[in-house]
Amino acid sequence: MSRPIVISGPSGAGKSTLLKKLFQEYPDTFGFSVSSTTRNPREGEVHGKDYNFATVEEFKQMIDANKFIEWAQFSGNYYGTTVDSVKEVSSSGKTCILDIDMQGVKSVKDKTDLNARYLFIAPPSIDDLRKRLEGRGTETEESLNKRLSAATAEMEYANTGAHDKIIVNDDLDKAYAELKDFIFGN
Ligand SMILES: Nc1ncnc2c1ncn2[C@@H]1O[C@H](COP(=O)(O)OP(=O)(O)OP(=O)(O)O)[C@@H](O)[C@H]1O
Repeated sequence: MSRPIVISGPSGAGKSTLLKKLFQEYPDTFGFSVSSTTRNPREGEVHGKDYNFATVEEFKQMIDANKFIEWAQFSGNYYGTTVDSVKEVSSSGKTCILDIDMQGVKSVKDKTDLNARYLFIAPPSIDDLRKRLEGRGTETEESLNKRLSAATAEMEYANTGAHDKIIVNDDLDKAYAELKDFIFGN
């Protein structure tokens, strides 16, 4: 069974961009874990595929039983990633990729037996990060500032040597080549 790969890094560093390229080039090799949620299924959503749907009661029991790598509440609903959902991807023969934040990384390290590998995607600088987030056009002034201050904490954590590899996403093609080296290397 292949070891899960945990990818983290500041919002805007380019994680989604790099993963999109990877999934396009290797459509059958990798998988994301199925998240759990207490929100109602939308039309067409399939339990176990789009989400693992749970009641609030069930979700809370899973929190108490330490089933989650990370969980959060957004607009009245709970969302989370269970250790089991990661293991399911690995048992299906795919390499599970987890795109999570610093708290999630700490949780995988401290509280699970997932034996993951840790990759950090860094921006060339905080100034570049700001420009990218502005360029993406998804942020308000407030959410931009929030992301930039979280970025500083993420970078400080990366400086403690918590990850197996740090890739600076300056030139996208170069960063992508380094990503593949890490993922297909050891
Ligand atoms: N090497 C690069 N050079 C310039 N721009 C880039 C590079 N990589 C990504 N970008 C751009 O930076 C922006 C942020 O990238 P992306 O959305 O992939 O970040 P992310 O780390 O996934 O963020 P989040 O955690 O918020 O999802 C996007 O607009 C993307 O096109």
